Amino acid sequence: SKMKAGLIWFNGQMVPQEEAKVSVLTHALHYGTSVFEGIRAYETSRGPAIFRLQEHTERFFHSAKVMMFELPFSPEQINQAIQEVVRANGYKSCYIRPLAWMGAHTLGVNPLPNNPAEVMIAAWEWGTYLGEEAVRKGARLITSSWARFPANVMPGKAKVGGNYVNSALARVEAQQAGADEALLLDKEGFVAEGSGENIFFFRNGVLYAVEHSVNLMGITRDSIITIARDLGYEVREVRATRDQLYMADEVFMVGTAAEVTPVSYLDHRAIGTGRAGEHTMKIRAAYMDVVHGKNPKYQAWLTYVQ
Ligand SMILES: Cc1[nH+]cc(COP(=O)(O)O)c(CN[C@@H](CCC(=O)O)C(=O)O)c1O
Repeated sequence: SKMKAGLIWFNGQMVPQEEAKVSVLTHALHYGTSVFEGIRAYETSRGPAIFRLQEHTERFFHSAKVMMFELPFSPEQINQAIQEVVRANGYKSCYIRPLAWMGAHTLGVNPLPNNPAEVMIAAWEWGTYLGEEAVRKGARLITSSWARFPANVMPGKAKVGGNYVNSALARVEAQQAGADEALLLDKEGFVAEGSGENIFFFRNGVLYAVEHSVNLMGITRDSIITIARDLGYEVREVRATRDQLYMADEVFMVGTAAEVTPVSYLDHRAIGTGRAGEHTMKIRAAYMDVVHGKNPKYQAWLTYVQ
């Protein structure tokens, strides 16, 4: 594969990526029965620091609980393994992907005979998720014809592999339409989230976070609400419509991979001046300081890899 993930933690052992293989009879390969996390480690003056490791590992176990997967490792063992993957590969910064999946015991639709789940943790160097251009000039979004799944269709609060077919379809549609990313609405037509990000918007100096509803409870969203309030912004959590975003002064997306990405166009309408918003870039700068260990107020969010 063209991906360079080096050493991978595979069911408790560090193995070279070429040896980290599964059977084609793996349940998760057929039915999307896996759960995963997306975590970033950033370079700091004290070495690599993993951002909000505890919260990610907690969500990883919650996702497994939703699917009734038995993880044969404790949260502490996973925390240690995540740090080991960063350390063993000598990464200064990287994107970390824990994955737990239903293995190759049975292929009936019921996944549970494949318990306990198999677990791996890989990491690779991943730059700006939507590209430097999208950060500098703002990403161009279109509203996808694929809606976000209702809460009684898929468990959107869990990061389940199968959920990302919805995201993949929306992302392909956006990119084939010449946009950078898709905005997904919920079944009532209210704004849900991006294919891999949560949505914020500014209007008349107030910052609005789209409420959780059917969306993933983003850790970056939570961090940005705290950081924005500390910067003195009033932050409200609201239900929003696509035309409310059209009228916004600024729109931006947040996620572990996306970090803080400004949105300059939505459905061919300029957002504000059609450029990366001023408050957005201020919040992005503050977030990047925090994750790089430059803001002492947020040291508790960082786990330094010694
Ligand atoms: C649907 C969705 N919504 C919101 C978020 C933001 O959540 P958080 O990372 O906790 O702030 C993510 C993370 N998307 C992950 C996977 C991206 C991918 O391409 O895969 C990520 O950002 O790592 C989502 O997948």
